[in-house]
Amino acid sequence: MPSPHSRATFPTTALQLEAAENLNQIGLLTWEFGQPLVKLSAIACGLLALPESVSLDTLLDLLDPKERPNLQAHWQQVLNGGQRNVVAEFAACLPDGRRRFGANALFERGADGALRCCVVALQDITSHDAMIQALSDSETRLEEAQQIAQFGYWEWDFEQRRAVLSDQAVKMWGLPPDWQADERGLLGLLPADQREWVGQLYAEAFSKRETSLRYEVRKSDAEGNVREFHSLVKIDYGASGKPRRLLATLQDISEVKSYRRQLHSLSFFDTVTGLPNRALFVDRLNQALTDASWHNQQLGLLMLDLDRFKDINDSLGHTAGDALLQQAAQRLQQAMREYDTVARLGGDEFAVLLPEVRHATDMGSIAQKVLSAFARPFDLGGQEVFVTASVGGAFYPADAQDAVQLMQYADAALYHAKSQGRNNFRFYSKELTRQASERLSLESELRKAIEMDELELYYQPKFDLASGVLVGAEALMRWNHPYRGMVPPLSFISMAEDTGLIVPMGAWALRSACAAATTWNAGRRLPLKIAVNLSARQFVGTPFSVTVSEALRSTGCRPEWLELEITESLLLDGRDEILAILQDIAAQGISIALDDFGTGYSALSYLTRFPVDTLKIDRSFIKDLPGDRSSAELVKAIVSLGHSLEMNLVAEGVETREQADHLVGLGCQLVQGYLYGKPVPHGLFSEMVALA
Ligand SMILES: Nc1nc2c(ncn2[C@@H]2O[C@H](COP(=O)(O)O[C@H]3[C@@H](O)[C@H](n4cnc5c(=O)[nH]c(N)nc54)O[C@@H]3COP(=O)(O)O)[C@@H](O)[C@H]2O)c(=O)[nH]1
Repeated sequence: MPSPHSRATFPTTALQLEAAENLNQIGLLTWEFGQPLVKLSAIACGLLALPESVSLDTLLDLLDPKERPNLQAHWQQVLNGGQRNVVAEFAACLPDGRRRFGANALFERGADGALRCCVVALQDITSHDAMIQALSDSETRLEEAQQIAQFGYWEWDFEQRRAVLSDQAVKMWGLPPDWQADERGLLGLLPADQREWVGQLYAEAFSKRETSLRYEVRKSDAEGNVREFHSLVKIDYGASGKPRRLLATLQDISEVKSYRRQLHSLSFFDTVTGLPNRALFVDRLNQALTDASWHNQQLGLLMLDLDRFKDINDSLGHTAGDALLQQAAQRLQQAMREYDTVARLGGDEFAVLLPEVRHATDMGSIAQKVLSAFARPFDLGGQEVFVTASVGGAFYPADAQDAVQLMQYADAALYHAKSQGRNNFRFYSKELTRQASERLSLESELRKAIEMDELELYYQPKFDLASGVLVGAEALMRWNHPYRGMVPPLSFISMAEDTGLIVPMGAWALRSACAAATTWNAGRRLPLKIAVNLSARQFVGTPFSVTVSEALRSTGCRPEWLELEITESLLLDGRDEILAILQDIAAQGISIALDDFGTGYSALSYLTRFPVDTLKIDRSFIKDLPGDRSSAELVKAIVSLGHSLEMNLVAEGVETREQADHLVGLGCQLVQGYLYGKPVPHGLFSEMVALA
């Protein structure tokens, strides 16, 4: 029988075998049983560093002693079981070191079943093993790195609807280790409130054929803590253009985000008081200045510092100093409106940004509010301490146009306030300081005016335009000041509204007007209707309808003798409480007039929603009648609107005969204005009533 190495018999097969041996570096060992030597192919000689023929013992000596029993077991199997093929791995100790081999042994038996020949194919798999080991090490390292970096990955195969999640991704997302994706895909894993927008994000990316997408989602963990995740997704599209596969990273960024927030907070907030610091304040000031210039608004800036802060810090210690700063910050925030910014600029220096100030003089009341916040003593670790503050203010656009200058001017004003004796405020402009002080003293005098009975109602007559018959009057408040004389409402009504004093003042006006109506209507055939102005502020707090019915009851005034004048802005407020109050008032039989009609926001739907009986055409439209075409058209439109809604129409501020004639022509029924009579005191109006 030909030996496995006799290439002369099958030259082609022998060549093929050699080529395969060479390509894969496979060495062949051939042992014919009974022969003392084993034959080695050239490659086998090279692999094992042995000559062409060696004894079996020489070969066995190469084996790692630990592996010999294993090989022995294989040999036994061949002997006992008649096995033809054995595949094994073993290590050999060679002159250049230990190497690992993969072996495939084939045995040939004779017709009697006895073993005749054995051919062993050998391959050096040392580097192969090393590669597998290196790959496994690198996978372990990757997994460890992912654990440390809170990083995982996931894949989604659209065709097979199959998801693959890395161990770390499974762990981070709080899934059981044996989790399997179901048909709904991975979107089902997101919290319900985030599925829709994430789904839309994908749909949009697919529609634009975008190849990557990144987004952040939030999810609560088992302990209920909200964790934040970032995903960077690569999108593979198939030939049809449909998405085929998503391959994504998943990173837990909760810590990073929290550090970022802390960093932001440290950069922009003061650690002692929690207030915005100088950097954030300047940023907000710049922003507010841009807004104010865009919307043509005025803006105020107050700087303040605590008087004697250094003494307290030195005598009571820094803990007490910090407590004082914290309590001062709290009081300042409570004293200001929600949209004002209170900041600590450093030390005992605070600043307040007032983004919307209607009148320059309002700054005085606000500065006063700041000072009043320090009226009560501070409790510093059980010790009561009185601390005052000094305030300086500057005003945009009157004083300065930019943040730096505005801050400099407010600071200069603060310095001035301190030098003037502390617990004090000063503004950069002397005129503003004067006006503010003036307004403050007026405010405190107005408080006393109610107690001192200094308020008075004037009455302006209202006539039927066609017949000239007196039909009623509008009650207008005056302040009979002991040394300023008669103060007109334009100088004090807005202040009364700001301070809330309008509530008791308005209730007083209502009672007085009702009492007057009762007197004038006693025994009168054609009763007079007296109109009283209301401010929006009177609708807050105690139900206003109760105040009204109380006024009627206590004065004996009949509801049909009273009219309440409200403005469009009250209706535009849109609150259901206001509608309910007005409905309650209307249900009592009191009429409601809409004052200054046409100057508001022209949302006419409220005219049908609210129980309005009368439209008072604002005097700004009457002023230019009849010459001005647009005023004439506007008044005509208002009159026609009033007629179609079956409302009464009163033209306000009629000063000339031409205006009156024009209004008669349009069909306006009632009129009020200097042409017919200015507002007069109660006594004079009584005389007018007697003569009518
Ligand atoms: N909430 C309350 N507001 C009140 C009260 N009393 C008055 N006011 C409001 O104050 C504003 C100013 O009022 P007043 O200075 O009294 O001016 C009124 C009239 O004198 C003036 N008027 C009337 N006719 C003419 C005219 O022919 N020419 C002209 N130049 N002025 C005229 O108009 C004012 C009445 O306006 P209106 O109220 O819109 O009908 C004013 O807004 C009052 O509402 C109060 O008690 N509570």
